[in-house]
Amino acid sequence: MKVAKFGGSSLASGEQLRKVFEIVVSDPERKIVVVSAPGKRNSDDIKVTDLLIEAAEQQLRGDNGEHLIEDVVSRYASIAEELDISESVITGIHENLMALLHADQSNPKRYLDALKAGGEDNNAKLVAGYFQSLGVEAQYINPKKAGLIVTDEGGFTRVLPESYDRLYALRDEPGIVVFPGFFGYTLDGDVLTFSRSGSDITGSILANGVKADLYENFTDVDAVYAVNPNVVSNPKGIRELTYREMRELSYAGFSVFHDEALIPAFRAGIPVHIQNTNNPAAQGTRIVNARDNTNGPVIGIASDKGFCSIYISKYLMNREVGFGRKLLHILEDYGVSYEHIPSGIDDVTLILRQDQMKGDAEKKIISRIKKELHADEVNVEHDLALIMVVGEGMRHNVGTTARASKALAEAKVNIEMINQGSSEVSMMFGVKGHNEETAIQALYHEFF
Ligand SMILES: Nc1ncnc2c1ncn2[C@@H]1O[C@H](COP(=O)(O)OP(=O)(O)O)[C@@H](O)[C@H]1O
Ligand SMILES: N[C@@H](CC(=O)OP(=O)(O)O)C(=O)O
Repeated sequence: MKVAKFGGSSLASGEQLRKVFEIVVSDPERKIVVVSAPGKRNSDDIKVTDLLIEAAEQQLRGDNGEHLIEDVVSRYASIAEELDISESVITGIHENLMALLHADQSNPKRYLDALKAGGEDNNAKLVAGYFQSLGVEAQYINPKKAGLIVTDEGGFTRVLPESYDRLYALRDEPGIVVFPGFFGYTLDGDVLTFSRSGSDITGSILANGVKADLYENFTDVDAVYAVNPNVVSNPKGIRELTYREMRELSYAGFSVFHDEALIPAFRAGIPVHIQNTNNPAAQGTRIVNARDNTNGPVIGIASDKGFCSIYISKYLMNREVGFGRKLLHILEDYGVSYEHIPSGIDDVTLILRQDQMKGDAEKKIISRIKKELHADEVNVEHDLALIMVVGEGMRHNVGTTARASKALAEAKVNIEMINQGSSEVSMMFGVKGHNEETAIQALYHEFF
């Protein structure tokens, strides 16, 4: 049995849905189909999820978001018209979205999540209706009915372990199961969405729950490439990579697959196959437990912008019991998480996502570090990009860091910091944000 997830780009129009149908029915093992909301039809288009977020925000501000709901409904209506799907499906979608728009707003986060999830939920109904109209046995199944239970304790949406056993029963449903991605329900029955692009996570959870043989992730590229194809043209495609490598790369900027989507599939030992809806004959990329490491130290290079660093120096920091705890406690007080902590004997650097520093949080954090920890020096640097060079082969190859630093030096990119992950499958370079593309290109040409 296979779980096949189709991303927003694969469901953006009637023409795309036809491709999805052909792919699903071409293999009887494709039993569970996870869908995103309709994505962009072209680069200037707006994703349904973004329209829904804007509608919810307008309502919360006291404005009227109904015109945005009408825009969303006309996206579904144009798909339905292209595919000759009954108008009653669109009437149902209209009623559902209007009801969500005018629902109780006393908990704004819950209100927003419920409306956002409407994009996937209604698309699953539409896709199931389309499959049925073509004479195929298919049914929409809601995550609450299936037992996909989540919690947001700790500040982000996570699946509760008991969900997996409940989801196993999906195996026995008749026909094809069309399941909306991106959200689950709390034990109290509220909708919670995963982070953006989170339908990949739903697919992985379902693959684990039903103990699938394969988790297929259909998107709009022929493969996961060694670098972002928007930064280097025609980069090398990757045929196979390990869960660990993909986790590092997707965390660091390979938006093609969500970094939180690896763990459920990995825990159940289910391989992931990334494929192209627009070219299903292409080989795609397989994510597996172990791979042959004979093709050099580096498999991929990813990057992401929007980080800042807080450098703290204090003589004899290494001897001071509790220094790290006190430092992290200050961050916790402001609800700020850190990404990395490279450290020396008398100094430590915190790397954070800059957008967490809302209002005067940064000023307050710095002032408390100076005052409460009696630091000798505290410096903040903004607008950093983190570049992750990833490959299982790095453990067995000498000189990879030297090659990377030389390539960056030759491209005149100053390295602000280096951090080698303890896993030894990645090394990270911090560079100024404006050097990101130059750095990626230099590293790509060094290693590929
Ligand atoms: N290393 C990479 N390999 C392939 N695609 C990448 C990579 N890095 C970023 N991308 C981008 O990811 C996109 C696919 O992800 P996404 O837009 O989330 O698709 P979907 O709509 O299927 O969810 C590609 O079109 C490409 O622009
Ligand atoms: N529609 C949601 C969830 C998702 O997974 O979308 P996509 O498959 O288009 O990345 C989002 O835009 O975040």
